[in-house]
Amino acid sequence: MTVLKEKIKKDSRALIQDSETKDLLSRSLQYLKAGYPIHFTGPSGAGKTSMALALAKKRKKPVMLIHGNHELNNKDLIGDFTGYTSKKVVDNYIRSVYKKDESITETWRDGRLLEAVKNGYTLVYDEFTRSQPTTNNIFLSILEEGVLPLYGSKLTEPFVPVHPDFAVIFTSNPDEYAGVFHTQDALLDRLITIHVDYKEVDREAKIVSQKVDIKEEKAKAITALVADLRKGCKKNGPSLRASLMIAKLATEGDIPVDGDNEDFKRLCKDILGHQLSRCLDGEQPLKEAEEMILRACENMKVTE
Ligand SMILES: Nc1ncnc2c1ncn2[C@@H]1O[C@H](COP(=O)(O)OP(=O)(O)OP(=O)(O)O)[C@@H](O)[C@H]1O
Repeated sequence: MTVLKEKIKKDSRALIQDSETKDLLSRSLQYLKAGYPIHFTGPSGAGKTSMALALAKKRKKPVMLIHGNHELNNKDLIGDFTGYTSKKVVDNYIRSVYKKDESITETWRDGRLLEAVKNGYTLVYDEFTRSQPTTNNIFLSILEEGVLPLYGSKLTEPFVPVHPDFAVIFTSNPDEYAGVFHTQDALLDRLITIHVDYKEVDREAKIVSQKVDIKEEKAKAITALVADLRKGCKKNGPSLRASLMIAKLATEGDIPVDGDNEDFKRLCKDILGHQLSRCLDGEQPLKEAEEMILRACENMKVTE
Protein backbone atom coordinates (compact mmCIF):
# COMPACT_ATOMS: atom_id res chain seq x y z
CA MET A 1 0.00 0.00 0.00
CA THR A 2 1.33 3.45 -0.89
CA VAL A 3 0.95 6.11 1.75
CA LEU A 4 0.93 9.63 0.42
CA LYS A 5 2.72 11.64 3.06
CA GLU A 6 3.52 14.82 1.23
CA LYS A 7 1.05 17.21 -0.29
CA ILE A 8 1.10 17.07 -4.08
CA LYS A 9 2.55 20.38 -5.21
CA LYS A 10 0.44 22.08 -7.79
CA ASP A 11 2.21 23.30 -10.92
CA SER A 12 2.76 26.96 -10.23
CA ARG A 13 3.68 27.81 -13.81
CA ALA A 14 0.91 26.06 -15.76
CA LEU A 15 -1.71 28.26 -17.41
CA ILE A 16 -5.17 27.48 -16.09
CA GLN A 17 -7.36 27.40 -19.13
CA ASP A 18 -11.01 28.18 -18.52
CA SER A 19 -13.31 28.32 -21.55
CA GLU A 20 -12.60 32.01 -22.25
CA THR A 21 -8.83 31.51 -22.07
CA LYS A 22 -9.09 28.42 -24.31
CA ASP A 23 -11.16 30.36 -26.80
CA LEU A 24 -8.67 33.25 -26.85
CA LEU A 25 -5.76 30.85 -27.29
CA SER A 26 -7.39 28.98 -30.16
CA ARG A 27 -8.32 32.22 -31.96
CA SER A 28 -4.80 33.55 -31.50
CA LEU A 29 -3.31 30.29 -32.77
CA GLN A 30 -5.46 30.54 -35.87
CA TYR A 31 -4.23 34.10 -36.52
CA LEU A 32 -0.62 33.03 -36.04
CA LYS A 33 -1.12 30.12 -38.46
CA ALA A 34 -2.43 32.58 -41.03
CA GLY A 35 0.86 34.46 -40.66
CA TYR A 36 -0.23 37.38 -38.46
CA PRO A 37 1.75 38.35 -35.39
CA ILE A 38 -0.18 38.58 -32.13
CA HIS A 39 0.15 41.36 -29.59
CA PHE A 40 -1.28 40.91 -26.08
CA THR A 41 -1.65 44.21 -24.27
CA GLY A 42 -3.13 45.03 -20.89
CA PRO A 43 -2.40 45.95 -17.28
CA SER A 44 0.35 44.42 -15.20
CA GLY A 45 -0.45 40.97 -13.86
CA ALA A 46 -3.38 40.39 -16.21
CA GLY A 47 -1.71 37.26 -17.62
CA LYS A 48 -0.24 38.48 -20.93
CA THR A 49 3.14 36.75 -20.60
CA SER A 50 1.58 33.49 -19.41
CA MET A 51 -0.82 33.63 -22.33
CA ALA A 52 1.97 34.38 -24.83
CA LEU A 53 4.08 31.47 -23.57
CA ALA A 54 1.12 29.08 -23.62
CA LEU A 55 0.30 30.17 -27.16
CA ALA A 56 3.92 29.75 -28.25
CA LYS A 57 3.96 26.25 -26.76
CA LYS A 58 0.91 25.31 -28.79
CA ARG A 59 2.86 25.84 -32.03
CA LYS A 60 5.18 22.98 -31.06
CA LYS A 61 8.26 24.78 -32.35
CA PRO A 62 11.24 25.92 -30.27
CA VAL A 63 10.42 29.08 -28.34
CA MET A 64 12.78 32.06 -28.10
CA LEU A 65 12.06 34.65 -25.41
CA ILE A 66 13.27 38.25 -25.58
CA HIS A 67 12.52 40.88 -22.93
CA GLY A 68 12.13 44.48 -24.04
CA ASN A 69 14.71 46.80 -22.57
CA HIS A 70 15.83 50.32 -23.43
CA GLU A 71 19.38 49.05 -23.92
CA LEU A 72 18.40 46.28 -26.33
CA ASN A 73 20.04 46.97 -29.70
CA ASN A 74 20.69 45.45 -33.08
CA LYS A 75 23.78 43.66 -31.81
CA ASP A 76 21.62 41.76 -29.32
CA LEU A 77 19.01 41.00 -31.96
CA ILE A 78 21.09 40.31 -35.05
CA GLY A 79 24.42 39.35 -33.53
CA ASP A 80 27.94 40.64 -33.27
CA PHE A 81 31.57 39.81 -33.78
CA THR A 82 32.77 38.63 -30.42
CA GLY A 83 36.54 38.55 -31.00
CA TYR A 84 39.23 37.05 -33.16
CA THR A 85 40.36 33.51 -33.81
CA SER A 86 43.89 33.15 -35.00
CA LYS A 87 45.40 30.10 -36.62
CA LYS A 88 49.13 29.68 -37.08
CA VAL A 89 50.84 26.79 -38.85
CA VAL A 90 54.62 26.63 -38.60
CA ASP A 91 56.15 24.14 -40.99
CA ASN A 92 59.79 23.36 -40.22
CA TYR A 93 59.77 19.77 -41.41
CA ILE A 94 62.82 20.38 -43.58
CA ARG A 95 65.25 22.14 -41.28
CA SER A 96 66.49 24.59 -43.84
CA VAL A 97 62.94 25.64 -44.80
CA TYR A 98 60.83 27.70 -42.39
CA LYS A 99 57.22 28.26 -43.46
CA LYS A 100 54.70 30.17 -41.39
CA ASP A 101 51.04 30.42 -42.34
CA GLU A 102 48.97 32.69 -40.13
CA SER A 103 45.31 33.67 -40.53
CA ILE A 104 43.05 35.73 -38.29
CA THR A 105 39.26 35.59 -38.57
CA GLU A 106 36.59 37.44 -36.68
CA THR A 107 34.21 35.23 -34.65
CA TRP A 108 30.52 35.90 -35.20
CA ARG A 109 27.75 35.07 -32.72
CA ASP A 110 24.14 35.01 -33.96
CA GLY A 111 21.74 37.28 -32.05
CA ARG A 112 18.51 35.86 -30.66
CA LEU A 113 16.31 37.31 -33.36
CA LEU A 114 18.55 36.09 -36.17
CA GLU A 115 18.58 32.60 -34.69
CA ALA A 116 14.79 32.54 -34.39
CA VAL A 117 14.23 33.97 -37.88
CA LYS A 118 16.69 31.55 -39.53
CA ASN A 119 15.38 28.42 -37.84
CA GLY A 120 11.64 29.12 -37.75
CA TYR A 121 11.25 29.44 -33.98
CA THR A 122 8.36 31.07 -32.18
CA LEU A 123 9.58 34.35 -30.76
CA VAL A 124 7.94 35.77 -27.64
CA TYR A 125 8.92 39.42 -27.37
CA ASP A 126 7.81 40.33 -23.85
CA GLU A 127 7.23 44.00 -22.94
CA PHE A 128 8.46 45.09 -26.37
CA THR A 129 7.53 48.75 -25.75
CA ARG A 130 10.35 48.97 -23.21
CA SER A 131 12.80 48.83 -26.15
CA GLN A 132 13.56 51.92 -28.19
CA PRO A 133 11.31 52.28 -31.26
CA THR A 134 14.46 52.45 -33.44
CA THR A 135 15.41 48.97 -32.17
CA ASN A 136 11.95 47.66 -32.96
CA ASN A 137 12.09 49.05 -36.52
CA ILE A 138 13.76 45.83 -37.60
CA PHE A 139 10.42 44.06 -37.13
CA LEU A 140 8.91 46.16 -39.92
CA SER A 141 11.16 44.45 -42.49
CA ILE A 142 10.54 41.03 -40.96
CA LEU A 143 6.78 41.41 -40.97
CA GLU A 144 6.41 43.27 -44.24
CA GLU A 145 9.19 42.07 -46.55
CA GLY A 146 9.89 38.70 -44.92
CA VAL A 147 13.58 39.45 -44.51
CA LEU A 148 15.86 40.31 -41.63
CA PRO A 149 18.23 43.06 -42.79
CA LEU A 150 21.78 42.65 -41.53
CA TYR A 151 22.68 46.32 -41.63
CA GLY A 152 25.58 47.51 -39.56
CA SER A 153 26.81 43.97 -38.99
CA LYS A 154 29.71 43.90 -41.53
CA LEU A 155 28.35 40.56 -42.79
CA THR A 156 28.57 40.05 -46.53
CA GLU A 157 24.96 39.11 -47.22
CA PRO A 158 22.52 42.06 -46.95
CA PHE A 159 19.66 40.13 -45.34
CA VAL A 160 18.44 36.72 -44.16
CA PRO A 161 15.08 35.43 -45.45
CA VAL A 162 12.52 34.72 -42.74
CA HIS A 163 11.87 30.97 -42.26
CA PRO A 164 8.22 30.12 -43.12
CA ASP A 165 7.67 28.65 -39.63
CA PHE A 166 8.83 31.81 -37.84
CA ALA A 167 6.11 33.49 -35.78
CA VAL A 168 6.18 36.29 -33.24
CA ILE A 169 4.04 37.09 -30.23
CA PHE A 170 4.42 40.52 -28.61
CA THR A 171 3.27 41.63 -25.18
CA SER A 172 3.09 45.14 -23.76
CA ASN A 173 1.58 47.31 -21.07
CA PRO A 174 -0.35 50.29 -22.39
CA ASP A 175 1.54 53.54 -22.98
CA GLU A 176 0.65 55.25 -19.71
CA TYR A 177 2.94 52.93 -17.71
CA ALA A 178 6.40 54.17 -16.73
CA GLY A 179 9.50 53.16 -18.66
CA VAL A 180 7.87 52.44 -21.98
CA PHE A 181 8.22 54.06 -25.40
CA HIS A 182 5.46 55.01 -27.75
CA THR A 183 5.21 52.34 -30.47
CA GLN A 184 5.38 53.39 -34.10
CA ASP A 185 1.96 53.13 -35.78
CA ALA A 186 3.52 51.28 -38.70
CA LEU A 187 4.41 48.39 -36.39
CA LEU A 188 1.12 48.35 -34.50
CA ASP A 189 -0.69 48.35 -37.84
CA ARG A 190 0.90 45.01 -38.71
CA LEU A 191 -0.07 43.23 -35.46
CA ILE A 192 -3.33 41.75 -34.25
CA THR A 193 -3.65 43.43 -30.87
CA ILE A 194 -5.75 41.68 -28.25
CA HIS A 195 -6.54 43.32 -24.93
CA VAL A 196 -5.96 41.03 -21.94
CA ASP A 197 -7.70 42.51 -18.93
CA TYR A 198 -8.18 41.44 -15.32
CA LYS A 199 -10.56 38.51 -15.05
CA GLU A 200 -13.76 38.41 -13.02
CA VAL A 201 -13.52 37.38 -9.37
CA ASP A 202 -14.76 33.81 -10.03
CA ARG A 203 -12.29 33.18 -12.86
CA GLU A 204 -9.43 34.51 -10.78
CA ALA A 205 -10.56 32.37 -7.83
CA LYS A 206 -10.45 29.23 -10.01
CA ILE A 207 -6.89 30.04 -11.04
CA VAL A 208 -5.81 30.72 -7.44
CA SER A 209 -7.40 27.55 -6.09
CA GLN A 210 -5.80 25.45 -8.84
CA LYS A 211 -2.35 26.97 -8.51
CA VAL A 212 -2.23 27.04 -4.73
CA ASP A 213 -3.55 24.29 -2.48
CA ILE A 214 -6.60 26.21 -1.31
CA LYS A 215 -10.36 25.69 -1.45
CA GLU A 216 -12.19 27.65 -4.12
CA GLU A 217 -14.39 29.49 -1.57
CA LYS A 218 -11.32 30.78 0.24
CA ALA A 219 -9.65 31.69 -3.04
CA LYS A 220 -12.78 33.61 -3.98
CA ALA A 221 -12.74 35.56 -0.73
CA ILE A 222 -9.14 36.62 -1.52
CA THR A 223 -9.72 37.50 -5.18
CA ALA A 224 -12.88 39.45 -4.22
CA LEU A 225 -10.91 41.43 -1.61
CA VAL A 226 -8.15 42.23 -4.11
CA ALA A 227 -10.63 43.13 -6.88
CA ASP A 228 -12.48 45.39 -4.45
CA LEU A 229 -9.27 47.30 -3.59
CA ARG A 230 -8.27 47.41 -7.26
CA LYS A 231 -11.39 49.45 -8.00
CA GLY A 232 -9.79 52.39 -6.17
CA CYS A 233 -6.87 52.46 -8.62
CA LYS A 234 -7.02 54.01 -12.05
CA LYS A 235 -3.98 52.02 -13.13
CA ASN A 236 -1.41 49.59 -11.71
CA GLY A 237 -3.76 48.27 -9.01
CA PRO A 238 -3.13 44.96 -7.24
CA SER A 239 -3.50 42.07 -9.66
CA LEU A 240 -3.98 38.32 -9.65
CA ARG A 241 -0.32 38.14 -8.65
CA ALA A 242 -1.23 39.68 -5.25
CA SER A 243 -4.07 37.18 -4.77
CA LEU A 244 -1.71 34.32 -5.56
CA MET A 245 0.82 35.65 -3.04
CA ILE A 246 -1.78 35.98 -0.27
CA ALA A 247 -3.17 32.51 -0.95
CA LYS A 248 0.27 30.88 -1.07
CA LEU A 249 1.59 32.59 2.06
CA ALA A 250 -1.61 31.96 4.02
CA THR A 251 -1.47 28.26 3.09
CA GLU A 252 2.22 27.83 3.80
CA GLY A 253 2.08 29.82 7.05
CA ASP A 254 -1.13 28.13 8.28
CA ILE A 255 -2.85 31.52 8.42
CA PRO A 256 -6.64 31.22 8.24
CA VAL A 257 -8.29 33.07 5.34
CA ASP A 258 -10.38 35.13 7.69
CA GLY A 259 -10.79 38.91 7.68
CA ASP A 260 -10.96 38.95 11.53
CA ASN A 261 -7.66 37.14 11.98
CA GLU A 262 -4.77 39.46 12.90
CA ASP A 263 -2.14 37.44 10.98
CA PHE A 264 -4.29 37.47 7.86
CA LYS A 265 -4.83 41.23 8.15
CA ARG A 266 -1.06 41.72 8.57
CA LEU A 267 -0.40 39.58 5.48
CA CYS A 268 -2.87 41.59 3.38
CA LYS A 269 -1.34 44.86 4.56
CA ASP A 270 2.18 43.64 3.69
CA ILE A 271 1.23 42.47 0.23
CA LEU A 272 -1.27 45.12 -0.80
CA GLY A 273 -0.27 48.18 1.23
CA HIS A 274 2.50 49.66 -0.86
CA GLN A 275 0.89 48.96 -4.21
CA LEU A 276 -2.42 50.43 -3.11
CA SER A 277 -0.74 53.49 -1.58
CA ARG A 278 0.71 54.35 -5.01
CA CYS A 279 -2.82 54.83 -6.32
CA LEU A 280 -3.74 57.33 -3.58
CA ASP A 281 -3.09 61.07 -3.65
CA GLY A 282 -3.60 61.86 0.09
CA GLU A 283 -0.89 63.12 2.47
CA GLN A 284 -0.37 59.74 4.11
CA PRO A 285 -1.10 57.28 1.31
CA LEU A 286 0.30 54.20 3.09
CA LYS A 287 -1.81 54.80 6.21
CA GLU A 288 -4.87 55.41 4.05
CA ALA A 289 -4.16 52.25 2.04
CA GLU A 290 -3.81 50.16 5.22
CA GLU A 291 -7.14 51.48 6.50
CA MET A 292 -8.77 50.57 3.20
CA ILE A 293 -7.30 47.07 3.46
CA LEU A 294 -8.60 46.63 7.01
CA ARG A 295 -12.09 47.77 5.94
CA ALA A 296 -11.96 45.31 3.03
CA CYS A 297 -10.91 42.54 5.44
CA GLU A 298 -13.86 43.37 7.73
CA ASN A 299 -16.25 43.04 4.78
CA MET A 300 -14.68 39.80 3.65
CA LYS A 301 -16.96 36.79 3.37
CA VAL A 302 -15.89 33.18 3.11
CA THR A 303 -18.79 30.95 2.12
CA GLU A 304 -17.86 27.39 3.02
N1 LIG B 1 -4.80 31.76 -16.75
C1 LIG B 1 -3.84 31.71 -15.82
N2 LIG B 1 -3.52 30.54 -15.25
C2 LIG B 1 -2.57 30.46 -14.32
N3 LIG B 1 -1.87 31.50 -13.87
C3 LIG B 1 -2.15 32.68 -14.37
C4 LIG B 1 -3.13 32.88 -15.39
N4 LIG B 1 -3.19 34.17 -15.71
C5 LIG B 1 -2.26 34.78 -14.94
N5 LIG B 1 -1.64 33.88 -14.14
C6 LIG B 1 -0.60 34.16 -13.13
O1 LIG B 1 -0.72 35.52 -12.76
C7 LIG B 1 0.55 36.11 -12.61
C8 LIG B 1 0.70 37.26 -13.58
O2 LIG B 1 0.68 36.75 -14.91
P1 LIG B 1 1.66 37.30 -16.05
O3 LIG B 1 3.06 37.43 -15.57
O4 LIG B 1 1.44 36.47 -17.26
O5 LIG B 1 1.03 38.74 -16.25
P2 LIG B 1 1.48 39.92 -17.18
O6 LIG B 1 0.22 40.52 -17.70
O7 LIG B 1 2.48 39.46 -18.19
O8 LIG B 1 2.15 40.89 -16.14
P3 LIG B 1 3.31 41.99 -16.35
O9 LIG B 1 2.79 42.97 -17.33
O10 LIG B 1 3.48 42.56 -14.97
O11 LIG B 1 4.52 41.23 -16.82
C9 LIG B 1 1.58 35.01 -12.84
O12 LIG B 1 1.94 34.47 -11.61
C10 LIG B 1 0.82 33.99 -13.66
O13 LIG B 1 1.34 32.70 -13.46
